[in-house]
Amino acid sequence: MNSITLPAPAKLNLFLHIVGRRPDGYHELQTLFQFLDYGDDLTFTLTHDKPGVRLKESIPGVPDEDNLIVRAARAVLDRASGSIPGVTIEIEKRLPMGGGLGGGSSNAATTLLALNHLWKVGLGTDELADIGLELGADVPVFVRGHAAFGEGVGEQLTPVNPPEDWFVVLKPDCEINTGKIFSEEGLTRDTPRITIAPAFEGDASRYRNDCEDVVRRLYPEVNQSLEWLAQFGPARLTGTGACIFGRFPTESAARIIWESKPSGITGFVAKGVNTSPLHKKLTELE
Ligand SMILES: C[C@@](CO)(OP(=O)(O)O)[C@H](O)COP(=O)(O)OP(=O)(O)OC[C@H]1O[C@@H](n2ccc(N)nc2=O)[C@H](O)[C@@H]1O
Ligand SMILES: Nc1ncnc2c1ncn2[C@@H]1O[C@H](COP(=O)(O)OP(=O)(O)O)[C@@H](O)[C@H]1O
Repeated sequence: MNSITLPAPAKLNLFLHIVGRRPDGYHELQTLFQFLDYGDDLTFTLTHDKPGVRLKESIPGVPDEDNLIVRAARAVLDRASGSIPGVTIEIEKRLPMGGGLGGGSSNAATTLLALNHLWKVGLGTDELADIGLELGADVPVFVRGHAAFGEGVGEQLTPVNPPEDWFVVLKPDCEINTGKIFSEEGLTRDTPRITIAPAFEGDASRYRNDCEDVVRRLYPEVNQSLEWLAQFGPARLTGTGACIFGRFPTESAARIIWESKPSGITGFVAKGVNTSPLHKKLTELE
């Protein structure tokens, strides 16, 4: 097989608690990751005549050397041996960048799994998750492919099965830098740790996102969108934003709210899924 198209789904942080800070300044989190059946698509085409890793088209504003897809591909290549064909990677980008949906991390995880498979490198899931963690804290959950309670910086993962609800995801018109939010003085950093049984199937809506107050204060666009969406049920920030989400029991309930959104705001409707669409597709290909 010379070409393969695989999904790179979005994640939501159904809740995100900051429970402490490590000596290196990184924040210790407790978070609930669930995937969405919506995201980017990556097509990997082996080029037997041209070695190396290249993108068919660059992502505007992201130099290829910094692109997590290229960095993930090189990390797999470094661990491969023998004669390895080149690869051209085409990106169909749907996820807003810097939106808290983990698009870059998901792109990286899809690349790790795709090239491990296409190049027959034979790396195991634990090894791929470790390589992923060096690229970003959210990469391991996308590598493992199951909804999870995340601790540490989000790399200590316990698989869980929250309800697979429907979501309206809105992207307020602003860019939020993760580092800026984590360096804000007013951020809550002492939320008590909770325990979640591995069999957790409960309602995440009684927990919160500790970045939300700071983000609402700094970004009025996020505050307004949250106020609008909260009229219809619990609404929350994902990651450090800027995207927000509201949960609904059915697709039609979500679509009614989506259709009535204020003009000018972008986003999408998607289903929460506990098995990553990437892993579903890879299983079908086996
Ligand atoms: C907050 C989360 C929740 O899922 O998602 P996003 O909003 O990015 O999607 C992640 O933990 C994002 O992890 P990651 O993607 O590795 O963060 P980066 O953008 O590399 O972090 C930028 C900077 O934020 C700070 N940072 C990040 C993560 C963390 N747990 N503590 C921190 O203090 C660090 O100063 C870091 O240099
Ligand atoms: N393949 C990629 N897709 C998206 N962003 C990328 C990619 N590679 C590197 N980046 C960088 O990572 C940053 C965070 O992107 P992303 O993961 O989409 O958002 P978030 O971490 O907020 O969920 C982007 O602003 C961009 O500079």
